[in-house]
This record gives sequence, C-alpha cells and structure tokens, in this order.
Amino acid sequence: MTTTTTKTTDSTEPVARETVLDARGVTMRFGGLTAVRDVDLTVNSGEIVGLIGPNGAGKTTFFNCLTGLYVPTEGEVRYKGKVLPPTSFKVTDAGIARTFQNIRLFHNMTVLENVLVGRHTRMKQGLWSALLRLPGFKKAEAEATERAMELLRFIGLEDKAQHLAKNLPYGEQRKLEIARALASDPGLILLDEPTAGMNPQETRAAEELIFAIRDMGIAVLVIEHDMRFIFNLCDRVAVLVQGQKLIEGDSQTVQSDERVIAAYLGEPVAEAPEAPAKEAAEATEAPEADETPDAPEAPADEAPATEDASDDASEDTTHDPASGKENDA
Ligand SMILES: Nc1ncnc2c1ncn2[C@@H]1O[C@H](COP(=O)(O)OP(=O)(O)OP(=O)(O)O)[C@@H](O)[C@H]1O
Repeated sequence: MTTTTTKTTDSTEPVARETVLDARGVTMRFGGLTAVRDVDLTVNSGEIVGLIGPNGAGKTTFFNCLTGLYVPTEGEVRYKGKVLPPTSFKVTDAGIARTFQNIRLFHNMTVLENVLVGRHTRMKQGLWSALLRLPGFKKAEAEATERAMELLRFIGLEDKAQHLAKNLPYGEQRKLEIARALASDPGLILLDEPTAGMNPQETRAAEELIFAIRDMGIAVLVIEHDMRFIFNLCDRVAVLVQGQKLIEGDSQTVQSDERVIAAYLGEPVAEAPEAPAKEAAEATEAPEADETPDAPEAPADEAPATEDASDDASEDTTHDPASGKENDA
C-alpha cells in the first residue's frame, strides 16, 4: 500500500480540482423534526473533508441524503454535475460509496466474498449468463476476483481472504468495510465514524489508509468524533450543530472557533442550579489537544435513531463494540 502522511499532494504541482460532490440547501425533516436544515457542502477531487458535530447534530442523516437512503425534503445533491438518482443502489452505481457507523458486513461470508459483493454494481452480466455460467460471466467473475484481491492487498488483508468476516478483529472488519466500498470503484467515499471502537494503533493505520485512498484519486468525506484524527486528516472541516452548518474551514480555523468549542462543551445555562466546584471547573476546562472531546449527551428527543430503519437493508448483523452486542441490521 502506498501511504503518505501529508494532508495535500505536493503544493508546487498545479492541481486541477473538480467538484465531485455539490450539496445545496439540503433539508431533511422527519415529521415536526428538522434533522438537517439548509446545508450546503462541496467536496472536490483530491480532498478529504470532515463533517463533525455533537451527537444528534444531523451528520448521519446528511450522509443518508447524499447516498440515496433519504430523499431530502428540500435541496439538491449533485455528483460530478449530475443530480443524484433517488435510490442507494443507483447512487453507488453513479460513483458514491459509503461505510456505516455500525459495521455492516456479511459475517458468515468470507473476507473475499464480502469484497465481491461490493463489486457487484460493476458486473454487467445478466441473470442467465450467471445461471448458465456462460464464458462472459466466467471472465467477469475472474476479473472481479482479481480486483477484490488487489483491494485486499491494498488494505493488508490478502492473507485472510478465505477467513470468515466474523472472525476478523474489530479494526480489520472496519478495513474490510472500506475495501468493500472501494470495490465499486467510487469517485467519492463517505466514511461514517471509521475509527469508532479502534485502539490508537488502529486509528493511526486508518488515517494512513484514508490518505492512501485520497492518493488513489478518490475524494473523501468523513464523519468522526475523534477530533485529533479529523483535524490531522482533513483539508476542510464542516461543523453541524442542530442540523445547521455552523462553520466550515481548515482545521486551524475550525478548532479555534469559540462557537465550535461552545457547541461541544455546551453554553453555560443562566439559571442552572449551582454545580459543585469540581464539576464547574471541569466544565470550563478546554479539551486537551490529544483528547477526543466527546459531545454532551443529546436530550432524549434528539437522540439519534438506534438503528436507521432506512439503512442498507441488505446487511447482516452488526457488532457494537461498546456494548459487545450483536444487533440485527
Ligand atoms: N429515521 C428517523 N426518523 C426520525 N428522526 C430521525 C431519524 N433519523 C435521525 N433522526 C433524528 O435526527 C436527528 C439527527 O440524527 P443523526 O443520527 O443524523 O445525528 P448524528 O449527528 O449523526 O448523531 P451521532 O453523532 O450521535 O451519530 C436526531 O434528532 C435523530 O433523532
């Protein structure tokens, strides 16, 4: 795998940037709740863009609007100039791939088979060709396997191609999800909390992997709660708060913006009962540079759906590392 640890490619070279994703005025309402309100966001080729915000800010809902899982109530999303088709399968076919917040692999299939599933959209063979195993199908199948093995080499799982996905350690399952997304040859990949549940070494490896994906010419949009990871990784960061874009800019600008700090730590409440001295001191303390400033818990009525009913229905069970539970997708 070719890796770089730089944020951008050599600045002395002229870089022709193409707008890959152009979301304008995206609004998503669920009944009376506006989860995303009038959000504009562009992602250009060669860029890694971060999307951050406290729990329940609307990040995943916005991702779902970009990937055809939701049709936005208002607004428009274009991929390379064309308005997105309204289903997730067609969005993948158009060139946008994604991973999910909760790992969604086919646990009882092998590592290689999981990547081959992701390759499916690029196989143009019909049903009869597959059933009768016509020569055209066999050739396409061999090519798909070759590409899948290439991707497994890229993420460092070539040796585990025949292992069952469920037997991989957690960090490798996350990498496998990325390989499966890459198998559709996307121009843009959306990563929803790619380092959730990872240890520091795995997080560092994920960072290298994302730089390498960017260097392959794939634009990246990433949601993460790990601030150090996001500010180190991204060329631009957009902050969502209560469904609206609060600020967008480079890491330096965003991390020093007082509104962002307030959004994460919470504004002091004028008539709040007096907090004990220790709690008050902690509440006003700025987060350490190397700490993940976990957002305050969202109120019950803003808590994100435990499992998006609309998320890809084709998936298997998911593993929640925090609880250790297996959830039905
Ligand atoms: N399918 C749905 N139906 C109704 N409300 C929803 C649905 N999906 C999300 N919401 C609501 O929309 C708001 C935004 O949720 P979303 O999951 O997008 O936030 P998030 O920023 O991704 O949060 P987190 O960081 O915790 O994953 C929340 O109030 C959530 O309860």
